[in-house]
Amino acid sequence: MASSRNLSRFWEWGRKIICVGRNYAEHAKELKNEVPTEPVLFLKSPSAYVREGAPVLLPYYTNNLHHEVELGVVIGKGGTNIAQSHAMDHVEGYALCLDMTARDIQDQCKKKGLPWTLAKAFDTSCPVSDFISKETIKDPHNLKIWLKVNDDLRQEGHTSSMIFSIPFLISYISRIITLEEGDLILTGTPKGVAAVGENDEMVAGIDNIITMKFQIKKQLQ
Ligand SMILES: CC(=O)CC(=O)C(=O)O
Ligand SMILES: [Mg+2]
Repeated sequence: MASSRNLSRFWEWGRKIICVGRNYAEHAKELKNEVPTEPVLFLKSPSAYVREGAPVLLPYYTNNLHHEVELGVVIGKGGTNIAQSHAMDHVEGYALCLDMTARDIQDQCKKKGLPWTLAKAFDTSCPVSDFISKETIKDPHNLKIWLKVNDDLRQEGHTSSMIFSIPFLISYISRIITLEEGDLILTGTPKGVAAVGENDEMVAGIDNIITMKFQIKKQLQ
C-alpha cells in the first residue's frame, strides 16, 4: 500500500535511528577497540535529527564532542527477519549523516559499563543531508565519504571498507528490532574522528552526490 507521507522527509516521521558502531576496522583501531565479529548497535532518539540551517548543539556536559561522518540508509518497507537476499528491497534511499558523539562521556560510560545514551542520543546528535534516492546511488558500497572542519580534511573513507554490508546489517537488525518505514540506519564511521568546538563549521560530502554544512553552537542551560 502506498504511504500517505513522503519518505524524502524521513526525519519528520519520528522513527528509530539505529546506529552501527565499529563497522570500519581502521576506526575501531584508532579508538583502541577490538574489530567486531558481530555488529555493535545503539539507538538515537528522533529529537537527534537536525537539518542544515539549524545548529548542532555542543551539550553542556561534554568537553570532547566528536564528529563521525556516516552513510545513512532510509528504510522504505518495514519487516522482521528480513533475508539478506531481499534486504535491498526494503531500502527507499540514503542520506549523509553525522553521528555526533560526546567522546569523554562515552569513555566514562564504557569504563562504568553504562549505556551510551548521554554520549550518542542527545538532541541534534544526528545531522542529516537531503534524502538521496536509491536510483541516485547505484552501489552504496562504492562511495567516498568525507568531512572537513573549518576547511581542514578530517575524515575520508570508502564504504567498500565496511566490515558488515548493508544487506547483512538490515537482516541482522531486523532479527532483533522490527524495521519500520521511515527508520534510519547509520552504517558506522571511517577513521579520523576528532573534536569540534563552538562556532566550528563542519562540511561533509559523498563524492559526486551531495554535500552539507553545519555549525556548532553551545547548548544553553
Ligand atoms: C565507538 C563508536 O562511537 C562507534 C561508532 O559510532 C562508529 O561509528 O564506529
Ligand atoms: Mg558512529
